[in-house]
Amino acid sequence: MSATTLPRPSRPSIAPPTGPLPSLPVAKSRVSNIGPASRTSSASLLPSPTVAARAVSSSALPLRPSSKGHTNSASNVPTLTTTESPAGPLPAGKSLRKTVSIGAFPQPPKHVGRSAGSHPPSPLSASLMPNGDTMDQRLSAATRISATPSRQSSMKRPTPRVSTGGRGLLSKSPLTPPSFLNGSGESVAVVNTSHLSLPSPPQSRNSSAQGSYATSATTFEDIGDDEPRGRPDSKFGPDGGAGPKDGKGNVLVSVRVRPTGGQDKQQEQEWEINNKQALISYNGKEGGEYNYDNVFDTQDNNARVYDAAAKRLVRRVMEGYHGTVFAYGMTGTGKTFSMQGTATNPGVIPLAITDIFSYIRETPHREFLLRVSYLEIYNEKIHDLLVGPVAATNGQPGAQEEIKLREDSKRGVYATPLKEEIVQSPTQLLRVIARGDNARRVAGTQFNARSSRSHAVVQIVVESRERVPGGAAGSLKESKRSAIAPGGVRVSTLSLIDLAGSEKAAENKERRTEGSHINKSLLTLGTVIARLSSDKEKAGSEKDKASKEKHLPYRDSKLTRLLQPALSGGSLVSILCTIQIGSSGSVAAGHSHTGETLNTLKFASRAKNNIVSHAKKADESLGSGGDAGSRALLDRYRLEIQDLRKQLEEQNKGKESGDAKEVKEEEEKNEEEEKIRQLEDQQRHEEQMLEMQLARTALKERIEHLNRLILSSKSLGVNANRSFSSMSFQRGSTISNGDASFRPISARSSASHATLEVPAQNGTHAPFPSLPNEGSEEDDSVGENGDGLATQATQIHALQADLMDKNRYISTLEKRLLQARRSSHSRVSMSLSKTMSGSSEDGGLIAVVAEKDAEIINLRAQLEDKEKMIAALTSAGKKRDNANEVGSDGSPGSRRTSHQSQQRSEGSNSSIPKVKGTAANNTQNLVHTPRSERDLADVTRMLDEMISGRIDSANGTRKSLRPVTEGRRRDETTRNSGM
Ligand SMILES: Nc1ncnc2c1ncn2[C@@H]1O[C@H](COP(=O)(O)OP(=O)(O)OP(=O)(O)O)[C@@H](O)[C@H]1O
Repeated sequence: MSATTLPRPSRPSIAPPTGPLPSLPVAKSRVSNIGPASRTSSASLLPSPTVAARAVSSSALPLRPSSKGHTNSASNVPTLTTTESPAGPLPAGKSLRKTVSIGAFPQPPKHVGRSAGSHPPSPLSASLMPNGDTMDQRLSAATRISATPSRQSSMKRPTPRVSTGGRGLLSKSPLTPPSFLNGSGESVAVVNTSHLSLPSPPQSRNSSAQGSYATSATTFEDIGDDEPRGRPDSKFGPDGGAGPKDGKGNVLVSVRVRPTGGQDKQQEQEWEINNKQALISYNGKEGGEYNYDNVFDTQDNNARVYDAAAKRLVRRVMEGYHGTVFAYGMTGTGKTFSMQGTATNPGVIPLAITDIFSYIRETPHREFLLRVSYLEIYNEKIHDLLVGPVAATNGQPGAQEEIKLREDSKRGVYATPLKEEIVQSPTQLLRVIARGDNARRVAGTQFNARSSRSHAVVQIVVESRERVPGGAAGSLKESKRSAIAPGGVRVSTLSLIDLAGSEKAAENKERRTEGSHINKSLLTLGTVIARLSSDKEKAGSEKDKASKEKHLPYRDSKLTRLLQPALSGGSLVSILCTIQIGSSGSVAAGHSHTGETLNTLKFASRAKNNIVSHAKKADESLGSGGDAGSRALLDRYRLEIQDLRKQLEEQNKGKESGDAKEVKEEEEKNEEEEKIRQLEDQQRHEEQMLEMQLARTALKERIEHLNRLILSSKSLGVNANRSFSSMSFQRGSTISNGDASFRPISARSSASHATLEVPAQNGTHAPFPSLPNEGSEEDDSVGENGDGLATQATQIHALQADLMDKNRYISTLEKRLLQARRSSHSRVSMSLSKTMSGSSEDGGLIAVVAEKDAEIINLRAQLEDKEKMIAALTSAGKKRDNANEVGSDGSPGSRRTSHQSQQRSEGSNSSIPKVKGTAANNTQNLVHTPRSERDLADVTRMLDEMISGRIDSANGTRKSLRPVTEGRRRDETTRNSGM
């Protein structure tokens, strides 16, 4: 009983097919070693990092112990009789039952003619070895080949095969019939032309005797000018009829024999495997000879298999062809081993991946995009192997979305929805595939401990586009743009398929179910291929396409439906059939594989003869048509890039305009702010000017006022010198009583007391009357009450009030000026400097201000004088008071005072004597006066001198004020004189 462990717990249970199954290996008693299937470690399947150096692993292969003697003699040729198609019923009129006589095969000379004559050198040689690695490998192979006995000699004189250090990659190449999908032939031409002189392998295809299962030559229909046609086709078809007469047959069929350990000698002896002739002969019952494009014996490693069976196809795919490689064979015969390989012996898939990236590296003028998908067909359902386990719902594992097969004119048949991963490196691609391998259903069966229970399809989509040389575009930016400028995108697909193996019904129900699905799909495949032969004549006719598909049961299974594009001619096809002869050493030990092996061989022969490919290089589409899904990704990316670039440019434009707008706004804002600042400055300046104007006006007024006061004081001083008081003067004192024409003299004119004159009544200048001696003192005492003390006190009060007033005013002015200067200094300085230089008016203003400053200083000095005057007057008043006190006590002072009053009274009644004298004279006159009178006279004199001296000193700085003061004084004089 086979125990099975599958990665997916839920497995649809499908009833065994009711249809006929392909013939199965004869059931023999076998020890079932089926156990829980353990998935192959991805690491073990991944090629080592040095996958490319597969020649090394090739050379490491064990030496082939011996080659079975191969004779081409008719006596040894077995007769192959096939009673019926192992793959099921054949189309009507077709029979695979053939008796092939090896003796009827052409003799070796055929291959001689083929070497350089009948078979043209491969047209692909030019592009065969683009990289040094391959060249090196081939070079080393060529070296080995030179030591290898010629095929001819081998054929004629069966000798033990010369060891070539393991049957490496190319040890067989020169001897293997070249094929358009087989790169083996090219190495000869490139590496060493001397190999061309080697006897060519027999043209086995041509040599196939009628009725033999000879395979036709492989050619490309649209090889192109640089690719001449391949080998001539086989004359004979599988059923003895004519093979492809048109020289077409774009399918490469190879058969690989799995090693058995050589224990079943008898069975092995019935078979003859001639890899050099690509020939398999069966000497037993129903024997026959089968010839293919490649036959790999048990010594051939995966690298050799790849090189001979898939390498050319892979490179063709990179050039734009669709290509399909699939492994077909009985269970346990090495399909997975050949496709996946092991870490030390990488199979077709990893080697293809390596080659794909090598090609990309070697083709700098094109850019590529690779996407990969991986699906399996398990029990007639398609599963995506790259999609992880679906999230569980309600404790049950979720079911994957059902994948369906669809068809459209552009993509052909395709599975959807299928995850495609874009890959950029071999490692990445290998990892993706290893992930799919891990997810693939594997189980132990009677025949294989790790039997694939599904057909697995790796699809690598290759998109490529011509790259525009960057230098032509000029600038780097332009070159970048032009580098992705749309050229046509070419899309091709490489399908690498590891089919499940046909098998006998298993005891396990689940295995049986799987087996039935596997067998049914393989049967359908066999049927389609078998029927293809009847359609070959109609190939390419669109008219017949529908009717052709009618009787070709592609839709009978998912496998054939998926393979339909390849089988119907749209793809280059390479089929690797695996067989096992004998039973020893295999899990199927004890079972006879002969029947199944023969069935596989027949399948291979039919495929070779029936599949006609019309594979053409894919057109370079511009990607403008079709829906988004059908467009090449490169196109979609290009469009997306264009869109994004457009968006970016628009954004940049927007940003630029936004920036410009912002800058403009900022500038405008700055301008506005500047204007506002200027306006504010101007306003401030105007305010300051106004302030200054006001201050100037106020100053002027005040100065005038002060001048008035000063003049009054002066007048007072002058008058005091003559015993006149300002008060009496103001209120029309006796000074003016007798002389209406008296008017005060200007300050300037008062510079000298000697020049002071009062105009005489007769119009002449009358000198001021000399100060009265004692009598004049009487006049001084005249006040409001006829008392001189009262007048003096009033004067003192008035002066004190005036002084305080002036002080306040001056301090206020100083403050304001200081404030105005401080606040406007920084801002106005510039404008002032400008205006000073540019405006005469403002310049004048500054001068005025400076002048005012000077005046203020003068005024201060005057105030000081006044203070002194006040002090002197105060002291004089005190002295007088003292004198009065003495007088009232009968002292001489009082008498003198009355006397003086009397004299003054007398004097007042008489006209004022016109005195023209100096202060000295007055002083002299005072010498004989009483002491108190002398004191008063002293004070008066002192005051007079002080005032006149001050005025004189200030005379020079007050010139500008003179007109005003003089005018004002004139007014006052006029007024007074009018009184
Ligand atoms: N050419 C070979 N050289 C050495 N070992 C081989 C070769 N071919 C197959 N084997 C071994 O035989 C066993 C079965 O091979 P494999 O699983 O590849 O067979 P299969 O055809 O894929 O079977 P199934 O159809 O059941 O999946 C494996 O252990 C594999 O390593």
